[in-house]
Amino acid sequence: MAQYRVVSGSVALITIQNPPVNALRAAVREGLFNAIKRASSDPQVRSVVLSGHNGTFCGGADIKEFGNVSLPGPHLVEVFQLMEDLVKPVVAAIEGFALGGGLELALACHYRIGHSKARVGFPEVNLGLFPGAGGSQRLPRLVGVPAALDIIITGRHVAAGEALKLGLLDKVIDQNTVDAAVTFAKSVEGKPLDNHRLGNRPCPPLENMDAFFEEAMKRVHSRARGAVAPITCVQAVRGAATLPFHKGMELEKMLLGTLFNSAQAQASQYCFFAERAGARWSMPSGARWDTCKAKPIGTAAVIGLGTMGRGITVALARAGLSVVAVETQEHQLAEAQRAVSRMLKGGGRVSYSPDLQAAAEVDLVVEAVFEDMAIKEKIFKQLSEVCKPGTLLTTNTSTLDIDRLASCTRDPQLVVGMHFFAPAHIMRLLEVVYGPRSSPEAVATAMQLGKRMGKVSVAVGNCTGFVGNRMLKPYLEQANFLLEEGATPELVDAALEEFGFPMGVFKMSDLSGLDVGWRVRKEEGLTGPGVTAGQPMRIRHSRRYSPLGDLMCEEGRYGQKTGSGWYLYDKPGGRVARSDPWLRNFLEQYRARHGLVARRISQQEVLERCLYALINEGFRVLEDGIAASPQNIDAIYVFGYSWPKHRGGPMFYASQVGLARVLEGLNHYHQAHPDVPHLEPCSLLRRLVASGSPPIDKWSEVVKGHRSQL
Ligand SMILES: CCCCCCCCCCCCC[C@H](O)CC(=O)SCCNC(=O)CCNC(=O)[C@H](O)C(C)(C)COP(=O)(O)OP(=O)(O)OC[C@H]1O[C@@H](n2cnc3c(N)ncnc32)[C@H](O)[C@@H]1OP(=O)(O)O
Repeated sequence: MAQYRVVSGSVALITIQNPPVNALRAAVREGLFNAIKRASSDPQVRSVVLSGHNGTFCGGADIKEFGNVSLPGPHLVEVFQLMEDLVKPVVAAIEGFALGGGLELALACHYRIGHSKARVGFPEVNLGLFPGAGGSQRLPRLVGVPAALDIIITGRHVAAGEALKLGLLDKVIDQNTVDAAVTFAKSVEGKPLDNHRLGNRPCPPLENMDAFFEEAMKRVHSRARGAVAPITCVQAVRGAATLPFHKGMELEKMLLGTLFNSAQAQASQYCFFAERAGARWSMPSGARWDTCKAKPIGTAAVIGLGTMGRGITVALARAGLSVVAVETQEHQLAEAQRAVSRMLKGGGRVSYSPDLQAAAEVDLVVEAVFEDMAIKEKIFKQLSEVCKPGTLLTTNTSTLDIDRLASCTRDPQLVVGMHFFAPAHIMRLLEVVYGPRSSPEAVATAMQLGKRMGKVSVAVGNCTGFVGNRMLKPYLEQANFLLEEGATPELVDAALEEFGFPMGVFKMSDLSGLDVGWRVRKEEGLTGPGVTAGQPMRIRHSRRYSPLGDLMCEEGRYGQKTGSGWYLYDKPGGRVARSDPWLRNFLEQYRARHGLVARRISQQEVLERCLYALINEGFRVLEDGIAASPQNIDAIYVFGYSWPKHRGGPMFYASQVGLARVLEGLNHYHQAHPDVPHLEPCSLLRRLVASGSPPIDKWSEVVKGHRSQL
């Protein structure tokens, strides 16, 4: 696990060997400990170089070990201290990345040499932790408090060039890093090391320290949205700035103890693995990621250059594809060209055309026109005629039937959904939607392309709204019902924001535009002139229906774009939401008209009704086989719908709250609202509870026995 050999006559070269990222699992810690002891006592050795196998220094502590209450082997702190105390100089040769415990290891060395392409950082905050093996105490002593705090709180990867400027690296080189480190190690043999032991150094002084930390704490509180780890980062760095090293280490240990087994840390670490689990996709037919080969894709066309089409063009171009961007409306084409060039900052290989014929020779098409089945069907028919045989035809539809589009083409097996999330060049999620006729090769190709674009790609089945939007529907519906019953948008949004969403449901609707849902409801025959005549306003298909969103649109209140929606904005396009007395009045009149008596609604009810309804639909998605696992659903919600990571995604949250409690809550609310089918607990949830609420990674066994084959 840690290879030891003596090179250049006097240098002990220790190489960590634990592919793929050289994580510091017990055997590695043990190997390092023994290797340092050996270097210490080996009379031939006068210096040490520490490196990682296969161009990767170290990806940190082994996250898979964290569930283990008593971690076996030597503790990281012990290993690092042994290294720092060594009387022979130790040089870290950093290739690839040194992250988390990997950077802590490098900081325990006396010198750090990095390759120009190397990245360093402390991503622990994303795992609900902070650098708790000396990193929170050593980094501020090396680069100063402000830079250290920024690196620790953001969890960002720092490029070698910046790390050199900060003093985090002593040297950056383009050649073989290990060779350079060996040469460097020989040059410092026998030289005094005291100033290179960070544990011996005080933190560089900071003026107005109290004010600095107060401000930092305020900033973190306002951004953390209930996450504890970022707050602990500030507390730990403050310890480094104010305490001697050994006291700071004690504080670090105490703070880590509060986080290590916390629900938030477990949720965040679950997200780390859920993010990667999507790559191991499978289809009900049995086709899988490891048995299907992706087609090579070099060129793509994007059809329709509205906001989504522009973002998709940028994402594809940034992934290195040559892109043909097609828009039939000339003025929109010119505007899109300017917008895309701005986003690509002049880079990327993009050509523009008003003619679909320009897509004739591409390997893959992403259709991103208006959400209208008739228009999309027409385009798919044309594409099928225009494109060369074998071209993959994909659609960015967010709800429509993939199979219906496939049936307009010559080769339905080449049609899949590629559902991006706005802004498409920024949001990490990509739902890859397979219909009953999509070929495994087409799915593999779209998944592979998602990976090239840096997306978290999840393969899902075909149904209205797929996974994400299908689950969103009951959530939105509950929010509207709550308004009818006496809540305000402010109350509902505050509850959801306190839970950790960056934006409550009504602010989110205002941002995305109320007219979007209105159009969908018209398509579904839920509203519109022909529909409403003679029907009770609040019932559709014998179920409770809230027409509030429709009424708002009829008033021209589409949200931010019109300057008013659920909130008021200072102008059309304004971003700052203010309470609107008009809306309060409108809701009062609406309730009076329908004989509804407003009641006091608690934040707990808001959370339970909105979130449990969404989770309940998640269970239905699982039992229908639309998502392959709860991890896939959670990845979709965390990376596409900004579900707070420290809550782990809706299905993980349900498992943390307790499935029995979710079931009880749904039963309670369904009894109170029997005309709302989304509140009726689904059978999978009932069966999971009846099976003793197994942990989330065991749900699949209960799902298997039940799944209907769509
Ligand atoms: C009661 C309380 C008592 C408390 C006492 C407890 C004592 C414990 C002491 C702990 C002290 C804390 C020490 C330290 O500060 C904590 C850490 O170091 S946490 C880890 C920090 N590191 C990271 O977060 C890095 C995570 N990894 C990545 O970001 C990326 O993997 C990468 C390194 C940038 C590489 O990216 P890619 O090349 O794209 O590769 P993948 O991401 O696909 O990864 C490949 C493969 O490796 C798995 N993996 C990656 N990193 C780790 C890891 N650190 N541990 C375990 N496994 C890892 C990843 O899951 C992939 O596997 P696959 O999913 O494909 O099976």
